[in-house]
Amino acid sequence: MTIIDEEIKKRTQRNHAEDSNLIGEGGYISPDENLWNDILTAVVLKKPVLLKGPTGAGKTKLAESVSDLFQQPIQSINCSVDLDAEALLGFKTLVQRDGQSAIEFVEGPVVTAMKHGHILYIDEINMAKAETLPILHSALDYRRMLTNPFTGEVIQAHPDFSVMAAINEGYIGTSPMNEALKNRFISYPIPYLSGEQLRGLWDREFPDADPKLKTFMLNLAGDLMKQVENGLMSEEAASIRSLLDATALAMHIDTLRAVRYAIAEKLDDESERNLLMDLANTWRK
Ligand SMILES: Nc1ncnc2c1ncn2[C@@H]1O[C@H](COP(=O)(O)OP(=O)(O)OP(=O)(O)O)[C@@H](O)[C@H]1O
Repeated sequence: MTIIDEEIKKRTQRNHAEDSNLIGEGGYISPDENLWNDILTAVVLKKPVLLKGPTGAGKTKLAESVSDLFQQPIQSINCSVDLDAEALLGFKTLVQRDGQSAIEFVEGPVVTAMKHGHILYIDEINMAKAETLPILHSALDYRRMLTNPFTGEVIQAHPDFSVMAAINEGYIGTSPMNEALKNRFISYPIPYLSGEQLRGLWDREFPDADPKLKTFMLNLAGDLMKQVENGLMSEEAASIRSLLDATALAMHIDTLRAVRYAIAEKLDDESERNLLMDLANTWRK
C-alpha cells in the first residue's frame, strides 16, 4: 500500500464514506504515468505544491481533483497587485449582537484552511506584490503556523492543511517569485495534454460529438503543439481550455468559425491568427 493509498484510507474512514467513489467524475487527467502520483505524494507529505504551466493546462482542475480525492475543501486566493494581508488572513468588522456593537474578526481563506485542514489554492501566485506573501512563510515551511497580526492569535495548522499554488511564468503582469517563497514549494511543470490522454479527455467531455469533429480537433491540437514547440506560435494557442471551447461551439456552428472565435481571436499577433486558420482549413479538407 502506498502512502497515497494510506492517506485515502485514513480520510475515508474518518469521514465514514467507505462506499463513496472518491475520484469524482471529470477529474484531472495526468499527462504521463507519474505526474499525478508524484503531486499526491508531496501533498500527503504536507509539502506545498507549485503547479507551473500555461493558461488552460488544467492546474485548477488538478487542485480540484486532489480536493475530491482527499475529501478536502478548497479555499482559493486569486492573486493580483491589490492582494493584501486582509484578503489572505481576514479583517475586523463591527457587528450588532443583542443590541450591542462588537468587533468581530472575519476569517480569511488562509486562516480557515489552516484551522480546518482545507487545501489553500493560491492562483497566479506571481501576480501578488513581492511584499504581500512573506506573511505566509511560516505556514508554508516545517513550522506550519502563523501569528495573525490582526488578532495576535497563534494558529497551528490542522494536520490535513495543504497548500497548492499555480503560476503561469510567461503571463504579462507577473513578476518573478521571491526566492524564499519559491523555495518552500515543490514545483511541477504542468504541460498541455497531448496524444492518448488528450483523446481520453475528448471522449469523456464529448461522448456525443461527431467522431469527425473529434478527429479534426485532435489533429489541430497536435499541429498547434508543434507550432508552439517550433516557436511559431504563442503557447496559449494550444490551450486545452480554448480547444474544449472550440469543440463545444463546433457542435452547433460551423467548425472554422468555432475555431476562429474560441482560439484564433485570442492571439494578439495577426500572422499567428492567419497561420492557425490555415492549419484549421487544411484539416477541414
Ligand atoms: N489534464 C487535464 N485533465 C482534465 N481536464 C483538463 C486538463 N487540462 C485541461 N483541462 C480542462 O481545461 C479547462 C481549463 O483548465 P483549468 O482552468 O484547470 O486551467 P488552468 O491551468 O488553471 O488555467 P489558468 O492558468 O488560466 O487559470 C478545464 O475545463 C479543464 O477541465
